[in-house]
Amino acid sequence: MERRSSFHWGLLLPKPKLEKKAKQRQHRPTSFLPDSPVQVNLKMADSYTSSRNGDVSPNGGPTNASSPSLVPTTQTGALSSVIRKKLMGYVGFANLPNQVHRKSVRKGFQFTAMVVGESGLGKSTLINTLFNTSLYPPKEPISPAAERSKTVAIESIGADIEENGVRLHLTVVDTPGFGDFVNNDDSWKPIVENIESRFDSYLEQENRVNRMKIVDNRVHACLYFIQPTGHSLKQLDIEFMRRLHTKVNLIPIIAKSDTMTDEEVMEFKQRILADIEHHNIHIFQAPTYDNEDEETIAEAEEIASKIPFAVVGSDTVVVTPDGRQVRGRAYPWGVVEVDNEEHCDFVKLRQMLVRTYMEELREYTNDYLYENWRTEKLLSMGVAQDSSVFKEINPAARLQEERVLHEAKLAKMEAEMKMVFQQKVQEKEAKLKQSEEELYARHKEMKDALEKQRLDLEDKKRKIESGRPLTPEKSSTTRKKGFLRNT
Ligand SMILES: Nc1nc2c(ncn2[C@@H]2O[C@H](COP(=O)(O)OP(=O)(O)OP(=O)(O)O)[C@@H](O)[C@H]2O)c(=O)[nH]1
Repeated sequence: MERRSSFHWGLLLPKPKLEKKAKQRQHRPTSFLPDSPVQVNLKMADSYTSSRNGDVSPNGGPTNASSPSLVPTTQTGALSSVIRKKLMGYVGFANLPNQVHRKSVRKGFQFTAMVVGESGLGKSTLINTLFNTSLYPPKEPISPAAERSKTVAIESIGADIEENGVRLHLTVVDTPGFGDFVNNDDSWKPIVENIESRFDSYLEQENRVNRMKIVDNRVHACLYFIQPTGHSLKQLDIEFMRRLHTKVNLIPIIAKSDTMTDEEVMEFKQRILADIEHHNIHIFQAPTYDNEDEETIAEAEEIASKIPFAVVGSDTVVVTPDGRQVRGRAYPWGVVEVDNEEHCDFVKLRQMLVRTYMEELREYTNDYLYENWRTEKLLSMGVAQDSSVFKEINPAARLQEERVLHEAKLAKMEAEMKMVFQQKVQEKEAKLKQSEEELYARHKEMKDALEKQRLDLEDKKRKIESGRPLTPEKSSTTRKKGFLRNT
């Protein structure tokens, strides 16, 4: 079932804090002198990296722009260094978070939440309350004659929602029938199968030739509704969480907490946490990072202290005794306000699920839960990783190896060039020899012709000198002819 709506529902994907800082920096006057240290930094950009915040030296103190401090990086040892410099003007990379922000807003977001819990624990009501809309239509009462399903069903509802220009495609996966049977031993099975089939579908999309349009249907968070018994977790709860904690971000919730007193809620929470710890169940915890500010750390700690969230759901507006209109549940003894942190943990749940950690939930699903599942799946299919691909490489040995390879390549090129040169020389020599022989033959021919000519001339000379006619045959004939004439 797909629904489209455009309304205000409390989702505020906060702009990165850096954006504000970047804007402040943008308006700061810059001292960009021609030979300012910024230019020096830019020239060194090929071999060195500027520090992330640009104003703290490696030992924590402020850096001097004119005296760069070289810090060897752990990865590359003595081969390269990181230089930390204070920029003297606005360069622009502080605007990177804004670029990411703009791109994300343009692309929109996808989020899939699963709700699991026994029938009537207020799952639909809480989802409607969380997203401030009637995502789930009012239920029609089931007639006693109607046949109930004998297995856990999986139903999803999709909605396109928008807040302050940010679009979110929300999918809620419901699991009607969970825990509703006499024997609930295998209630978790269809749910695990559904989560894994979504992983399968994602893996199949990743393996396609064209991966331009990957649709992420993986379940990013599972709200597990615990019955407000006030005792401890039931076998069904433990079994479900044990089976699913490695496949989905589990967020345990005490349903209908308005049916218990504050003390009962506190004690119940402690028993649930003890059970969770005893069974080594991993539930989603708000992550904290080293470089975060005190406010963020305090917020994460406060959220963590409320787990499991004791919530009250209501999508109807009631009037408080002091005349305020609030979302809540009206009782003869007073009004339980959904959005009042003193009445229940709904606000903290929304903060964890939507306002502060939606992206973390998506990231954890992708980077750990899906990744582990994928590794196991591929290994079970016989796909093995070539460990040599990731072997650690000593930079000095690598350099030496590269040098040897380079030298071998040079030697090979030199030998090839020599061979080509020798070949050319041989060809040239052969040609020269041939033309020499030809010349020699011609020379000999000419010499013979000249010799013959010389001999002829000498013969003629001798004849002239001896007074003999040069052409005796001719003169005798003439004489003979003359003699003949005279007689
Ligand atoms: N006291 C109390 N009642 C609640 C709360 N949330 C929901 N209800 C009521 O509990 C009843 C069942 O709520 P649903 O939201 O339909 O419960 P569900 O878990 O979706 O039920 P199924 O769809 O059958 O699984 C309704 O009458 C709600 O008004 C709550 O926080 N406190």
